[in-house]
Amino acid sequence: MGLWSSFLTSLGIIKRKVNILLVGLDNAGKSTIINGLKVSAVPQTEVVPTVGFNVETFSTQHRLTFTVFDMSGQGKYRDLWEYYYPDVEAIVFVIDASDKIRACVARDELETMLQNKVLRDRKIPILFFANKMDVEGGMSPSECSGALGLEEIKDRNWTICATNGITGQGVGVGLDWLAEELKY
Ligand SMILES: Nc1nc2c(ncn2[C@@H]2O[C@H](COP(=O)(O)OP(=O)(O)OP(=O)(O)O)[C@@H](O)[C@H]2O)c(=O)[nH]1
Ligand SMILES: [Mg+2]
Repeated sequence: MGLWSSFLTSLGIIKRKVNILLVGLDNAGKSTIINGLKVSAVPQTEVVPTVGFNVETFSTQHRLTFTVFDMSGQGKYRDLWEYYYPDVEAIVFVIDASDKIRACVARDELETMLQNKVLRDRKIPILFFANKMDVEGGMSPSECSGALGLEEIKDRNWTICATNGITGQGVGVGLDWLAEELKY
């Protein structure tokens, strides 16, 4: 960001643009969460599985404009995630808290991500959403954390929040944390 842009941003005249990568297994609720954040928030129609990726832009109350790369979580598209690692300032990783069976797959994908050379060198923060908190019998955030081995992440800041993608509950708490992390 140039000096002039930084000055205007600090005055709140323009918002700082931040690129965010949104990942997680298919069906975790990534697109549902993003749809709920759009200003045009028309009542949610049925969300369809993402093909490849979608780009969504929205402003937050934190003087930030987020450009979110909403990636498909389907196995055949997961290789695309790494192409965005050099250009994003934060990662949001959505966990389906109701899907205990595939928690180990989510853990493998997270490990692959954290071992990526680009990300090892870039200590960008990761916000985890333990989504589908409304589903009875699902994992709590601390159970998700245990299942994915989050406590082992020592080289960067991270947090986990319980969310409901459909109602948006909990999403704001996560975005507040992210905005604080992205302050400079
Ligand atoms: N019960 C419940 N269902 C949810 C929640 N969030 C999303 N869903 C549902 O989960 C399903 C998958 O949501 P998507 O947003 O398409 O998931 P995705 O992570 O974008 O999936 P891909 O695009 O295939 O990677 C949809 O039927 C949503 O309505 C939630 O918090 N609770
Ligand atoms: Mg999607």
